[in-house]
Amino acid sequence: MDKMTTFQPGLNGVIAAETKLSYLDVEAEEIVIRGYDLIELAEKQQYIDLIQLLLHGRLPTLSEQQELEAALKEEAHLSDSLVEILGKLPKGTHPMDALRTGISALAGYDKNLGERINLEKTVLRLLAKIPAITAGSYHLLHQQSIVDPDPSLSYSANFLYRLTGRTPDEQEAAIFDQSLMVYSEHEMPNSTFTARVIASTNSDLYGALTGAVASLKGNLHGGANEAVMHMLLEGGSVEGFRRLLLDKLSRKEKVMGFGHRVYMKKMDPRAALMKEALRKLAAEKDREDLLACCEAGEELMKEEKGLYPNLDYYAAPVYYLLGIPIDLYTPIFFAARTLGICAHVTEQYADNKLFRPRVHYTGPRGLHP
Ligand SMILES: CC(=O)SCCNC(=O)CCNC(=O)[C@H](O)C(C)(C)COP(=O)(O)OP(=O)(O)OC[C@H]1O[C@@H](n2cnc3c(N)ncnc32)[C@H](O)[C@@H]1OP(=O)(O)O
Ligand SMILES: O=C([O-])CC(=O)C(=O)O
Repeated sequence: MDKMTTFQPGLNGVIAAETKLSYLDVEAEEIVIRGYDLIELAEKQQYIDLIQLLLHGRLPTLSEQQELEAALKEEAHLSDSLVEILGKLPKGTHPMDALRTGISALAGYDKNLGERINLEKTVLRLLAKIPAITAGSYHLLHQQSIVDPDPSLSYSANFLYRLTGRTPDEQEAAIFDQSLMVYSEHEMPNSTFTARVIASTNSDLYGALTGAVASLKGNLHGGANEAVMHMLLEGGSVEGFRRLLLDKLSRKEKVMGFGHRVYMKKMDPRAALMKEALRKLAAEKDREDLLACCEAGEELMKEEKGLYPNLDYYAAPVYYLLGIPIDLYTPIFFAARTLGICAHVTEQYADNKLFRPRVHYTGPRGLHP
């Protein structure tokens, strides 16, 4: 086989696109977002600043930031028709499936669907509606009242408020905003690739996002954060958690929240930031026991397998201490990633080439009916 047709299982290491949006520089331990280091952005900026940065390549001025916040607030309500659609879903529906349905249904209300007029307006609408669908569908599925947005709260604080029904304190709001930032964009994960593949047929943004939700739900990707929290609760204590992980390893099971296609044998820089956030929350809420379990798991996996935590490992206990129900963790990841995916789809449209790879055929030949 020549170089062009070399088969790489899982497209491991294959360059699939050119992008100005982001790049994982593993050697430098830097997640480059439009030239900035994501971790520094997460320490100094807010999630809504990343909207302008990813869509336009520069950070917003104060007045641009205020305009953005206002535009998002204007679209933050769930329409009655969407509430009706989401309210008809069967009780046991996972919030990630409700989100997939909700995004898909939104397409029908877009008069300019597929025309790419005002694409940025559509992106902002989605950035406002997806948190609303995430929170609203959860409450509908649990026969609870939907929490309406509080106009006095910022974008991220409002999202958290609508998830939990409780106004967050300053530290909780800041940590939740930081988690959205670190989840916002990450180069070419499976879900972003899925969205770009769909967009490359000239399909619309809603379709690209709907496909991406399905991709991100899997536990090898975004679904891992929920699995981590279930493991931590099942372990229950440092000793119980260590035993649980050792049992999994002895059965050759994968331990969710560890390993990464790109970082492989290095710590995900985002996980380190969320570990610090967990340390702060654990102190505030007197839950150092949870931090101790996480640290024991981290140590064990390093010793036993040479594996390091990825973002999902430390985001899960952070969300737990923020009082968020576990089956909302993956939808929150998607809500934050909506930004990166929309930026990628916009970039794909601007310089499109249909994705259509070839196969390494291993079946029979020469058969006749
Ligand atoms: C924010 C995110 O979406 S990050 C990803 C979240 N997903 C997870 O946490 C799921 C758990 N992790 C994994 O399954 C993997 O590390 C992935 C899917 C993230 C990366 O997978 P790949 O790059 O395809 O690597 P692959 O799964 O082949 O692993 C390579 C080796 O490390 C082992 N390994 C990798 N991750 C783990 C893990 N979490 N637990 C135990 N062993 C692991 C594999 O068993 C394999 O060992 P082998 O060579 O002896 O068979
Ligand atoms: O990059 C990946 O493959 C998965 C990941 O960490 C993310 O999407 O944030």
